[in-house]
Amino acid sequence: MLVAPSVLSADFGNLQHDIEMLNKSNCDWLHLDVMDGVFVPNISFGFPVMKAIAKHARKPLDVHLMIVEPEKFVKEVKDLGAKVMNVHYEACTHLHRVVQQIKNEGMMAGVTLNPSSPVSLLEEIIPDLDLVMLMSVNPGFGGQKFIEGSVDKTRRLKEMILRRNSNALIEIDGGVNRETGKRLADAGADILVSGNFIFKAEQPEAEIDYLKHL
Ligand SMILES: O=C(CO)[C@H](O)[C@H](O)COP(=O)(O)O
Repeated sequence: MLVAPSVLSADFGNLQHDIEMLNKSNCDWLHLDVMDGVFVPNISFGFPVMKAIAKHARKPLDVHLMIVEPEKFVKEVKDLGAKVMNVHYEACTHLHRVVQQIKNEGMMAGVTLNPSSPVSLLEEIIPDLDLVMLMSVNPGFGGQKFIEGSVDKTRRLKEMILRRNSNALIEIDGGVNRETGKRLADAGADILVSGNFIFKAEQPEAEIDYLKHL
């Protein structure tokens, strides 16, 4: 299991401290949530903050763009040195083109689905994807309650990936903790994003280890 702590739940007044904690931990990627106040009803941070994070991070960056017209920022995400660029299915008119642009820049192309979007929407494009991220909360805020249907949805996505001979990894984002993480692992998740559960824990590094061994 890969674990990608969501920096959205870090202490923004002491970001370097939290990034250094993640550098020392066994986490795999740093998950960066960009919100524009249009695609989602919240604004988080943008490229200046991500550049500052990239300067200190010793783990690959997994950038999740919760913005309209994400295709305008492929080059900027590449210039950060990101490993993964996740765009929302719901934000892309020409998804196939955006995926090709991301891959042409040498990044892993991830497509994210909102909770109400069925996995069948990805039937045609799944062989081209490196990663599919399922939102298990409505995007926009950390610390929300896990949406139960996400476990079965993970299972259905896994079936589609196998049936279509895709190599796409399955990433789940929202409300991930020890209990939901276990069920998601059993359903076929490859990567767990976790924000509040990790950053509010007394021993964040131990919780990262727990999720990693699911
Ligand atoms: O994308 C997100 C919100 O849109 C966050 O990554 C997600 O909510 C993780 O936070 P938590 O684990 O606290 O639910």
